[in-house]
Amino acid sequence: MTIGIIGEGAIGRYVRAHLEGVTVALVRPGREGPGRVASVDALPGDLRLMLDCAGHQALAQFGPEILARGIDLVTVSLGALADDALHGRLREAARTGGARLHLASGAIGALDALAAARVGGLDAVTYAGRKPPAGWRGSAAEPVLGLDALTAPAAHFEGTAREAALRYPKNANVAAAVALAGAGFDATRVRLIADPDAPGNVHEIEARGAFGRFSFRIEGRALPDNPRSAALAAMSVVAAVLRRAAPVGI
Ligand SMILES: NC(=O)C1=CN([C@@H]2O[C@H](COP(=O)(O)OP(=O)(O)OC[C@H]3O[C@@H](n4cnc5c(N)ncnc54)[C@H](OP(=O)(O)O)[C@@H]3O)[C@@H](O)[C@H]2O)C=CC1
Ligand SMILES: O=C([O-])CC(=O)C(=O)O
Repeated sequence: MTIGIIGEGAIGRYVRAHLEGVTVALVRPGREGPGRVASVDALPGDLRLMLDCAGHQALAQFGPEILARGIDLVTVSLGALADDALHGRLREAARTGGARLHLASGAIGALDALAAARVGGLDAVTYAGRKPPAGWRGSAAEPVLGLDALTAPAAHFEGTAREAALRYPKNANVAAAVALAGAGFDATRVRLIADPDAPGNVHEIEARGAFGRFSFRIEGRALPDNPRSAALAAMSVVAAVLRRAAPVGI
């Protein structure tokens, strides 16, 4: 199977190194070359799967056209779906093209439990994301906190998953994943914390509803070349592709 990728950063490079069959990259105009094209039109005709490892802007820019062409798309840019207009365009394009937008589980887990719990009704879902200061560099945390001088954990955001996803496009895709699986963007409460003693990128979900209650916590290791992004996010893209190919699987 021929697979294409968007993004040649920390996640994209990991995915490429761990998957066979990635033969073409969708890149910014001016960066074309062998195996690199700058438009959806220029993608090979036999391509059936694209992997977005590039972020919100790339999903908005290329996603609708990829799906409308009948090419399935796996994305890590879940927070982009907090924009209802883009979410609608992607849904419509997928319908038109008979393709599917697959939302990679990314740096979090337990989304299956949350999605099942949603069926019975959820009363409250909260998500807390905690990273070392370096993981928040370049984000909306910077003007709120002195990241370099931080000596104790400090929350720099409290609000809905929708606000978090839109305000922190490189750091709150997990908030979007929790929202999309569970109680939705507006009913999911989010707290984002910079913590000099964080043991990694720590993500915690608390949920209760008709099913009962659960807590989930993961201490994710960041990718070596980007302290913002958990290695598990890249692994989840590879796992999503492998799952598609498996005759039996979970
Ligand atoms: N779901 C989840 O749990 C997680 C999701 N993410 C999402 O994944 C994204 C990528 O993470 P990561 O790999 O660590 O980030 P990097 O900054 O290391 O890499 C991003 C790559 O995408 C490319 N890119 C960005 N926009 C475009 C575009 N419009 N067209 C073509 N290429 C583009 C960049 O190119 P250039 O160098 O030219 O800018 C770069 O190669 C994050 O921004 C975040 O939104 C990240 C972590 C967890
Ligand atoms: O990689 C992580 O730990 C989480 C992240 O950046 C995001 O949610 O966008």
